[in-house]
Amino acid sequence: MTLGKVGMYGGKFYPIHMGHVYSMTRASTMVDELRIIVSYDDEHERNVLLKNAKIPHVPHYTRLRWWTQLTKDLPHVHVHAIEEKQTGQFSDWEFGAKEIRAAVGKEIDTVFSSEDAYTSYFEKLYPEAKHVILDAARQTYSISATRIRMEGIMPHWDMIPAVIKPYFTKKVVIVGTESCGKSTLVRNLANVYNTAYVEEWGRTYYEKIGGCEGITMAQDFPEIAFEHKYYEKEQLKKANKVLFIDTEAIVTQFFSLAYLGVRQPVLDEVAKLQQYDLWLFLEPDVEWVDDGTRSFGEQQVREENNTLLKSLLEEHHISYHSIQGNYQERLEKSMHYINKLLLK
Ligand SMILES: NC(=O)c1ccc[n+]([C@@H]2O[C@H](COP(=O)([O-])OP(=O)(O)OC[C@H]3O[C@@H](n4cnc5c(N)ncnc54)[C@H](O)[C@@H]3O)[C@@H](O)[C@H]2O)c1
Repeated sequence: MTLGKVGMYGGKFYPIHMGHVYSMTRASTMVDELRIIVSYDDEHERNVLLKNAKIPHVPHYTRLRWWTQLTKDLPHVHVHAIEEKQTGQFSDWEFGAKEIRAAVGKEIDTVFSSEDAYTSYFEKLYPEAKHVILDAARQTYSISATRIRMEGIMPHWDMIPAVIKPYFTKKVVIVGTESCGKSTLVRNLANVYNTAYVEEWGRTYYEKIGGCEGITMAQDFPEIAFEHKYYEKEQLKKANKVLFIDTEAIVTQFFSLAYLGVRQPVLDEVAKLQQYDLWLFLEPDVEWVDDGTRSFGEQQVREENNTLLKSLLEEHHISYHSIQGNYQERLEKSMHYINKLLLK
C-alpha cells in the first residue's frame, strides 16, 4: 500500500546532485507513479543563476536526459521539462502548476519537496494533494545546487551522480608524432591524478593483427579512429574529474598521410566533432625509442613529421600547449596546465 497514486517532484535541478537523487528515490518508493518535473527558464539561467557561477550552462534537455538515465530502471518514474519563468512572483508557480498538470495529465495527489516553506504554495496550487517533506535538514547529503554553481563542480565531485560525471569530466588530449613520450606521459598523469586514461588505439589495433609493417591499409585509420572514440566513451565513465587521452583523429589523419599519403575526409569530420578541454603537444626532442612498430626514426624525418602534424592541427584551429624537455620537465609542465584547467 503506497502513500499516494501520482506524485510530483519538481525543481530546477541545476545541476542534479546526490541530495536530489536521494529525495527522488525515496519519493519513488511512496507512490504508484512519480513524475519528475524539470522547470527551466533559459534567460534566467544564463543571466541570473550563472552570474559569478563556476559551472557551464546546462540546457534543460540535458537535465531531462540525466533524470531519464538516472531513472531508467524505475518504470513507474517519468520525467518532464516545463518552461516556468523565474521572476520570483507566485504567479510563476501558478503558471508552472498549470503546465505541470497538463504534462502529467492525471490528478496529482502527492507533492514532494525538501522545503517546509513550500507548504503554503502547494496548499494553494495542489489543494487535493498532500505535501511530503523529505530530509528538510539535508542530513543525508549536505549539499545544494546553489553551492555547486557558486563553488564549481570539482570541489563537490562526490555529490555528482555517477551518470552525470562524464558531462563535467575534463578531457586532456596528448598529441605528438612517434616516440615523443606520449604513452608514458599519459600513464604517469593518470597515476598522479588517480584517474583513467585512453591508450593510443592504433598501437592496440596493430598488436591485435600481429604488426603493421607492410600491411597497413587505408581502411585501418577510420577504424582506429572509431574504435578509439568508443574506448574514450567507456573510459570517461571511469574517470575521476579528468581523463587523459593519447592521440585523436587528427593524429590518426597524420599517420594515414605519413604511411600511405592518403588524406581521409572521414577523419576530418571526426576531428570536427571532437571537444577536448586541453591539448598538450609533445615536441620530438626526447630520444627515439624503436619499439618494433615505429618507422620514422631519423631526426630530419621526425622534424618534417612534426611540422606536418602541427599544420593539420592549425587547419582545425586547434590551440595547444607545446611541451618540451626531458621526461621530468614534460610531466611538470603538463601538470601546470592541467592544474590550471581543474581550478578554472
Ligand atoms: N510550479 C510548481 O508547482 C513547482 C513545484 C515545485 C518546483 N517548482 C520549480 O522548481 C523551482 C524550485 O526548485 P529549487 O530551486 O528549490 O530546487 P532544486 O532544483 O535545487 O531542488 C529540487 C528539490 O530538491 C530538494 N533538495 C535540494 N537539495 C537537497 C538535498 N541536499 N537533499 C534533499 N533534497 C534536496 C529541494 O528542496 C527541492 O524540493 C521553483 O523555482 C519552480 O520553478 C515549481
